[in-house]
Amino acid sequence: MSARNPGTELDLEWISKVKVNTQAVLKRAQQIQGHKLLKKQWQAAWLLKAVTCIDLTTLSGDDTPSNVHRLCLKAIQPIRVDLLQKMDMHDKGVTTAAVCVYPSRVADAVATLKAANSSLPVASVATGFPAGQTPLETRLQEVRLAVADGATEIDIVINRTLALTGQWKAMYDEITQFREACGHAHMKTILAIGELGTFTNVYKSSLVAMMAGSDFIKTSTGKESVNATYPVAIVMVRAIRDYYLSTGHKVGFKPAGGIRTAQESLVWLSLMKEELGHDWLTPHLFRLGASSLLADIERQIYHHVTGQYAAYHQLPMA
Ligand SMILES: O=C[C@H](O)COP(=O)(O)O
Repeated sequence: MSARNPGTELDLEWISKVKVNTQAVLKRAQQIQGHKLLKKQWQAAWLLKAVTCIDLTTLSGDDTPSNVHRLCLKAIQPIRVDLLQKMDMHDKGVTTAAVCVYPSRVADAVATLKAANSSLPVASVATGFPAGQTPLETRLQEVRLAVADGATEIDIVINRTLALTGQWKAMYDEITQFREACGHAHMKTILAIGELGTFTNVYKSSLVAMMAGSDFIKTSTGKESVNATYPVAIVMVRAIRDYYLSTGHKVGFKPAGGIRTAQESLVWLSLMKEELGHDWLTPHLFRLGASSLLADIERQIYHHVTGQYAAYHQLPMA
């Protein structure tokens, strides 16, 4: 990953002045969705780029060592070798950006990746994911344990109660403690935008998370009724841009939850390129949190290479 965001003092004056123009946000999101998408080899190249930005995720109550094992093998070899060979990409080390699992499955993922001689990062959700409604000491301990088990990225959830009641200083203090508990592990801060009520709250929460030292801000857990949407992404990436212009620190962005199609992944890449520029088009600053997106991307690549659509059983999935 790139240089970390060290965070800043909490700037309550900046936070109190925040106002978001809802109509302008909705219009910009519509514009981006209306752009013509790339075709043929250019589309295939962008789809491979999207693959390298995926945090390949399983966050289910019935996760076991064996499905985490399969997930890791899929992350190491996300696209069939014969398809990559046809694109002359078989020796370019195409993998997903990371795997993402619950804390109790971190050790399983680390063991599989180690056995496969892979340095792919293991990310873990923590801090009472998805609701964040456990005591602070429990949430901190969860971060420490996931790091001790070998997670090098931690996806924390914010305390929505604090955001909804405007307790920005308390939210800042909690997130700085999470950052300390992460140590060398990079921290992605999940805002759970579907529970924040307004765009203004989303922007303010983004700023507080970045001031508290988040390496990434992330839209959603995938468990709220509204997850990654383009309008909310506009609000968050503009907060990232404003924070960068004000501090010189680049913070990454991770939309997550409900992203299922190759076409959506192209829209997300286009949004990043237009709003933040090329620097944000790498796994260091952009991730797609998704459990089933990879299947559709691999199908589209299969179609690009063979001219036919694969049945799902022809493409091994995690
Ligand atoms: O952080 C990632 C999300 O939990 C994945 O959500 P999804 O299962 O809707 O792709």
